[in-house]
Amino acid sequence: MSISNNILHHIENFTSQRDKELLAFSLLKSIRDILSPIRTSILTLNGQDEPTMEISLSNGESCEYRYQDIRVPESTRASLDYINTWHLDELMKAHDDQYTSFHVLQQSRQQNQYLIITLDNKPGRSESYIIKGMLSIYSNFSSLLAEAQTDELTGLMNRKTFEESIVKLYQGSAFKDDNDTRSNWIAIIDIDHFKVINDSAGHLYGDEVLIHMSRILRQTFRQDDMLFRFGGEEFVILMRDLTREQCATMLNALLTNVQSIVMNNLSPITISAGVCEFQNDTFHVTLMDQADQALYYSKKNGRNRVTFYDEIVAAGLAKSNHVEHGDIDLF
Ligand SMILES: Nc1nc2c(ncn2[C@@H]2O[C@H](COP(=O)(O)OP(=O)(O)OP(=O)(O)O)[C@@H](O)[C@H]2O)c(=O)[nH]1
Repeated sequence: MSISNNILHHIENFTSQRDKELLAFSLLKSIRDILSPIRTSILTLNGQDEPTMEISLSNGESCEYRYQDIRVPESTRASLDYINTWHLDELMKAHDDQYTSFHVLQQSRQQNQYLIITLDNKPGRSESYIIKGMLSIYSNFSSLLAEAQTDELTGLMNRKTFEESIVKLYQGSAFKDDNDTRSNWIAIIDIDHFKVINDSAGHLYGDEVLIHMSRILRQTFRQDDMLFRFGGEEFVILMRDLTREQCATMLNALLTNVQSIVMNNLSPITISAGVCEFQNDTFHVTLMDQADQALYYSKKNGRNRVTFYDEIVAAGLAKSNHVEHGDIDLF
C-alpha cells in the first residue's frame, strides 16, 4: 500500500470510531504501523495526577487496557512534570539506546492524557510530521466525540453515553473479591416539584436550576464517579468501590448541598434519590428498574430522601425486579 493510501486508511479507521477508548486504540495501532515502536501507550491521569487508565501496545503483543495498579515509572513522571512546567506539547528523551517521545493529547483540570512512544531509532523528519498530523486528527475527532457524549445544558455525560459506561462497569467488576464490602452503585436523582419551579419562575429559571444542580453534583461526588443527565430533571450517578454507608453518606450530602440552591423567592430546591447495588449478573435495564422503584418510593414518602432498593424489598415494600410505576423511560 502506498504511504498516502496507508495514511488514508488510518484516518478512515480513526473517524469510524464512536468510543473514546477504541479511538485511542486506533491511534496506537496507527503509530505502531508507521513507526514500529518498541512500545506505545496512552496514559490518562486524573486531576490529582493519579493514573486512571493506560492503554498500551507493544510490538508483537496485543493491546492491554489497565484501569487499576498502573505503574508510572519515575522517569516518565519527571518527563510529564517537565512538559507541564514548561507548557510543552511534546518532549523527546534519549536513554539506553532508546528514544521516548511524550505527546500531550488532552489537558484539562479534570484529566491529562499523554501519548508515549518508545523507539529504538530517533524518528526522521517525515515520520515526525506524519505523527503530528495523526495527533491533530485524533485530537479534533476526540473533541467531536466528547461533544456528542455531553449534555449541552449541564456539560454532564448524556444518556447515550450511559450504556457504554455501564458496560465498562460490568467488565471492571467481573473479578471482584467476595470479601470486599465495597461495591458499585447506581443512583437516579430527580428534582422535586420541578414543574412548579418552571411554572412559577419560568423555563429559563428552571434551566438555571439544572446548571446549579450539575455543579453541585460535581462538587459532591469524586472525580471517578460518573454523572449523567438523563433528560429533564433526572440525573444518574454511577459510583464505584464504596461501602453502602459511604454511598449513603455521599447521597445524603447531595441532599443537603442541593438545598443551597435558593433563588428568587422560591423555597429551597430538594431532590429525591433511588439507589441499587450494581450486580454483575443483572441486566442493566433491570438495575435501572430497581433504582427507579426506590426513587418512586422516595417520591411517594415525602420526597427529599434517599431510598435503597434492597431495603424496600426486605421490608416487603417493593417486589423484586417488578416495576409497577416509574418515572424513568427505559431504553
Ligand atoms: N427548565 C427546564 N424544564 C424541563 C426540561 N426538561 C423537562 N423539563 C420540565 O420538567 C418538568 C418535570 O415535571 P414532572 O415530571 O411533572 O415532575 P415534577 O414536577 O418534578 O414532580 P415530582 O418529580 O413528582 O417531584 C416538566 O415541567 C418539564 O417541562 C429542561 O431541559 N429545562
